[in-house]
Amino acid sequence: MHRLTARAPAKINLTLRVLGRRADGFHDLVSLVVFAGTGDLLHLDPDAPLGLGVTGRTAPAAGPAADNLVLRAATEFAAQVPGARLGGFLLEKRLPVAAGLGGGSADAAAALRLLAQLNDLPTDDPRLFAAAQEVGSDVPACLDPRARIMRGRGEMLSAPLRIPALACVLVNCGAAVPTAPVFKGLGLAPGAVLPGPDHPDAFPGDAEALLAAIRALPNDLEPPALALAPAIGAAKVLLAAGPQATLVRMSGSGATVFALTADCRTAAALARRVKTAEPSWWVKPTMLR
Ligand SMILES: C[C@](O)(CO)[C@H](O)COP(=O)(O)OP(=O)(O)OC[C@H]1O[C@@H](n2ccc(N)nc2=O)[C@H](O)[C@@H]1O
Ligand SMILES: Nc1ncnc2c1ncn2[C@@H]1O[C@H](COP(=O)(O)OP(=O)(O)OP(=O)(O)O)[C@@H](O)[C@H]1O
Repeated sequence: MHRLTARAPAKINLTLRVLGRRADGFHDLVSLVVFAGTGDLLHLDPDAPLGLGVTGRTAPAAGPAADNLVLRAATEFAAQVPGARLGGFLLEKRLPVAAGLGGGSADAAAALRLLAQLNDLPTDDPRLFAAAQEVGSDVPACLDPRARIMRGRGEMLSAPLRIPALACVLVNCGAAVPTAPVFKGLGLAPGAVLPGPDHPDAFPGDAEALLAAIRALPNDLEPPALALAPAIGAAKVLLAAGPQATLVRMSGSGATVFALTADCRTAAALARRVKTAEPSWWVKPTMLR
């Protein structure tokens, strides 16, 4: 059988509100998640034994293959679907690691999609979702990467939202920011409930109105992430300098920041400006949907 291939697109949190901390220690969130045109690529050779090779520019940062979320996903899939066919994976790693783009989660979700395809399971088979939840909070959202509102720990997902395609620049300053310390920096005790505004369940379809609605909602993880990696602030300042960006914000638990722009030509021009100022940073103009 031929090699199967799946894209693992980067996840962007356009908004992210922390509503409190659950008794199990996880934080209760609500977030508008969208997906980028850029990401990793995952291949599956059905005739090879279960295993993983990792290539690509950011492969060294992803750590040992044995600990990779692709293999965690395969293990969880096998637990859900006893006797399932597995295979040999090859990951082309391009996304920055520990970056707030859900790179590892996207790879795990891509692995689950490939294994579903290999075993003739529909993509909405509940066992896929169950396996995704076991691997990590962002994995369920990455299973079918379309714009949604995510709630809870990430396990409550809205139907796909119809939003206009947004032009954007992603910028990662190179600081690896692990997720757990950022949440810890919020300083919330288990059971804590925050007051403050809730988050809408729907967004306007018109680009201008959508932008205004997003602007009114922050990413509540920015302050603790900034305390851990002050370079996030420098990246935001650089993106916001000049007229090109319509909104500048951090994604997820950081350190990647994004700038929304009016169109993809403006995104390309902004990306060139940032790359010229900071040649060592990861800078990617892309579309979001
Ligand atoms: C920040 C986001 O990326 C937003 O989409 C996600 O909430 C994090 O998703 P993730 O990286 O898949 O996170 P996980 O691997 O499940 O959890 C990593 C660690 O982050 C903390 N964590 C994560 C999610 C959550 N809702 N509350 C938490 O407190 C926990 O300490 C957990 O041990
Ligand atoms: N396929 C993978 N890609 C990247 N990192 C992986 C992978 N598998 C395991 N890891 C480990 O997970 C850690 C962080 O992964 P990831 O890139 O998903 O973080 P992130 O992009 O910050 O995610 P989030 O948006 O959820 O915060 C890395 O430090 C790495 O050791």
